[in-house]
Amino acid sequence: MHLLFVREHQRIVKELKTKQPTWSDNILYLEARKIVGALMQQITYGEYLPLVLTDDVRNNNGLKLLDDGFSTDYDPKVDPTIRNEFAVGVFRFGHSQIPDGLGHLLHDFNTIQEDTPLEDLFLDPKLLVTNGGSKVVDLARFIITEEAQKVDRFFESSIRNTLFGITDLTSLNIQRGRDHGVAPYIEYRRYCGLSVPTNFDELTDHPESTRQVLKDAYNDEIEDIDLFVAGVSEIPMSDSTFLGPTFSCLLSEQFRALKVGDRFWYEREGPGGFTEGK
Ligand code: HEM
Repeated sequence: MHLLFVREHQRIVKELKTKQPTWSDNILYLEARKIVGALMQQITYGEYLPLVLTDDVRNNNGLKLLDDGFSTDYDPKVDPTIRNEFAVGVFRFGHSQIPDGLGHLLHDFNTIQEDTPLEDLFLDPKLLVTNGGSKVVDLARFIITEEAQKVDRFFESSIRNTLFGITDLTSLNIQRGRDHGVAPYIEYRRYCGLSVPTNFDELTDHPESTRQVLKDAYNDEIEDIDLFVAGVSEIPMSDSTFLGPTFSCLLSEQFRALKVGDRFWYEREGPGGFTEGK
């Protein structure tokens, strides 16, 4: 993804240069950077978050983009720093969506040329350099046409058994949460104003079968359940979005802070923002 955006940056620079031949390299760089930043914010808040969070959650947290005009929600008192539990727990929900392999979809958007098991890709940058990086484009086509996997308690073997040859990403996530002193799952339910279960039967945001699995794994100690484990296995808030109530609460809070705490958010008026025409 980073490479795609670097390439988009270079494409924009070339286009700006033909329109503004007197601009210095530095101005071209800064303008292109600003545009790419705006694109990323648009994709994240306009296209990605609607798949992750329900309309209501996004509405209630001011996460929707404006159709026109400028945004005035900047709040200098809001700290946009990434929260500990967001990094070591919540946003790692994406690990549940990692597929076991990737294909290369050719430019006809029809022919899948080769499938590569994910474990063959770890620590191997040759994909990025083979044929001048052209495989990245085939890979990108594949990724954007594949349906995303659900967020649930199931993780593919490549990341559970053979990450970097021998590691288990799911265990790393759990251990990292403990290293960072993340509070137990039930404490985040309390923080979010959700019901706080006192036993495993009260895990009402989980499927019944999962309640039993959790009960066995945690030896019937409800206070011990890790945030990451319980968060990924909650039932999604709607059929068309990925996350259950606890992760929706924590994720929307972080994305709200990243937006309203950002003086340079692309919808702002004034220096550092865009004109309405732009
Ligand atoms: C093939 C795909 C992926 C692989 C192999 C991968 C692997 C990893 C690894 C090895 C770590 C560090 C684990 C640790 O030692 O604590 C990590 C961290 C993380 N991953 Fe992934 N990941 C992948 C995809 C994703 C996706 C799709 C998301 C979210 C949508 C995601 C979110 C995160 C986050 C938030 C962190 C913590 C970053 C930090 O604390 O600075 N990852 N990932």
